Amino acid sequence: MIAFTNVNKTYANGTTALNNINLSIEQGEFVAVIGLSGAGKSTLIRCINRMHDISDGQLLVDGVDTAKLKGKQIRRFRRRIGMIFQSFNLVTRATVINNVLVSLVPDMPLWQRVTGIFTRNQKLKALEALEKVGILDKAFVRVDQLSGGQQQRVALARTLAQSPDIILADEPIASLDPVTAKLVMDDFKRINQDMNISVIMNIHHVEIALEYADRIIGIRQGEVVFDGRAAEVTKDVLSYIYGGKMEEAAASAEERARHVR
Ligand SMILES: Nc1ncnc2c1ncn2[C@@H]1O[C@H](COP(=O)(O)OP(=O)(O)OP(=O)(O)O)[C@@H](O)[C@H]1O
Repeated sequence: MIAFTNVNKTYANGTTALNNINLSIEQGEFVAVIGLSGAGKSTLIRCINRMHDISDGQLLVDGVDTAKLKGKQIRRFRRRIGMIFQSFNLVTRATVINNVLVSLVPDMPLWQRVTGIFTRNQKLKALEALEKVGILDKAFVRVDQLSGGQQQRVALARTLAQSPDIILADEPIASLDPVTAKLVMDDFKRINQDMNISVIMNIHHVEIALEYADRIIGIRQGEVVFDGRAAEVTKDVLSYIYGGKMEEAAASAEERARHVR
């Protein structure tokens, strides 16, 4: 379980990005975090794996007080939390399987890290992860020969190979066309349901959030202003979360997608 208690986050420049957040997310939930640009969605997600430190309050992940982790403990803690970014973050000149195998490196003994030789079991694990996201046939293809959607699936497979309990996804479909975006969302949903991995996703596409997520968290100016089931999200709720700027938000999501593509 992820539990935020009175969490605040103020950046060094004085910007308060999160203001008194109280939330608990159970293992296996699929949560979409929505809100205007600058509302604090990324900050919220990135505090969970300590990419950002909270300023105040308490953030527990399965009972671990994240603020108390140091150095090696943070690295070990992050092994259980996969992170997916809008920009895929792959080594594009390497093959798909090598990108997935990289996720196993931190757990390898020194001799293996030095020689870069992967065991049969590690290769099988990587191939299994690729199979789960439907791109096993691309295992030996270079990443720069894949489409955006396929690349995001490689990123997902890389995360799966590290056997995470939680996947944090920061706008994972922002640079994909609508059809591909849905295919990638199908993968997230399948992984969430079949493997009971919690998915916490920051997403600009509201209709897709409502279609795929079980729970919607609406953030406005650093505060949680809605927390409920997707079915409870009415037009009025959206108007409240977006401060009446729904259309601007939709236009900005489309603009971002066009810019990245
Ligand atoms: N590294 C940083 N230093 C200072 N301020 C920051 C930093 N990162 C984010 N902020 C500020 O914190 C607030 C919340 O930003 P955040 O990126 O969490 O919003 P967001 O809802 O994810 O926005 P977007 O949808 O545009 O990504 C904004 O005012 C932003 O300018």
